[in-house]
Amino acid sequence: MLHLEQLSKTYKTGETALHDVTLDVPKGQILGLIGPSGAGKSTLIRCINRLVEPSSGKVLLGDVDLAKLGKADLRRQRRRIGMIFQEYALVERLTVMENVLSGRLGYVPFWRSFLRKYPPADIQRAYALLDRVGLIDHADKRADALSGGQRQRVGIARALAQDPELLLVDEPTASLDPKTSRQIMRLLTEICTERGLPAIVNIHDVPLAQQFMQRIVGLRAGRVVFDGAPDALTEAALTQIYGEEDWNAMRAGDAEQAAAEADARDRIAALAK
Ligand SMILES: Nc1ncnc2c1ncn2[C@@H]1O[C@H](COP(=O)(O)OP(=O)(O)OP(=O)(O)O)[C@@H](O)[C@H]1O
Repeated sequence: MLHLEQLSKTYKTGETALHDVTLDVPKGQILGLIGPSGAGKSTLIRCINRLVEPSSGKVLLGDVDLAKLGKADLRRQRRRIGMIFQEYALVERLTVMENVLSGRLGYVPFWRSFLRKYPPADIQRAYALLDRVGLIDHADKRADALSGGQRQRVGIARALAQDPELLLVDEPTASLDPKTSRQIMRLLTEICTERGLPAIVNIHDVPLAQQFMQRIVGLRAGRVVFDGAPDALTEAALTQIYGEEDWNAMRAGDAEQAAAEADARDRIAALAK
């Protein structure tokens, strides 16, 4: 489905963020990208739809090399890739429905989008998607009236409205609390499975990646240093991805967080007595 071949990116600053990344993502696979800050996860995701221009290498979506396309062809091909962002990227003053319909912008003629006249089939589909993500009762609310988790559901529905063949997902839960994060990851992975839709998910949270991803790719300094099933992600593999010091710090951070959550639960339970 997606084949990356020797994909590299060197920024104008001289910083090489990706070194010869070669990766195949088959139809229906949900792949989690992990790695320390600065490893190149966002760069990799953004090189696929050319929000960042690759310096060299191939980005084959089916048999089209996206890295080679001119502007007009790229615009057409980008419809095939849905993107979901950490900060949702919604138009806050538009309604939930209008935000979802904006996923169709690549398909409707300019005058129609300008007048916000979408074909009835698009509107029907947008309602079905809002129903699927649990927001049917919020269709007419403004996006800025929603919670973070609800906004991300709109982001998911908008990406799906595009009818994509691939989803790129950039830290979808980084702005959400742990419980909402799990709900969003569950929804996302269920929808991908229902549709046989492949996804690449840039995910900071290792336990969340282990729980929800089918395959994990670990990046370090722009290179793939791990590629395997979540249960192959041993302590040794994590140390290789994050380095000894960072991995120990992350583990300590997780333990602290778990202790703080347990403490808060105990206090609430004591108050409720
Ligand atoms: N626009 C840019 N110009 C120059 N260097 C950049 C640019 N964007 C990213 N970089 C550099 O490329 C490297 C990879 O960055 P990238 O954001 O892809 O990493 P990441 O793994 O997504 O990190 P994080 O988890 O912190 O978001 C870093 O060293 C970063 O400083």
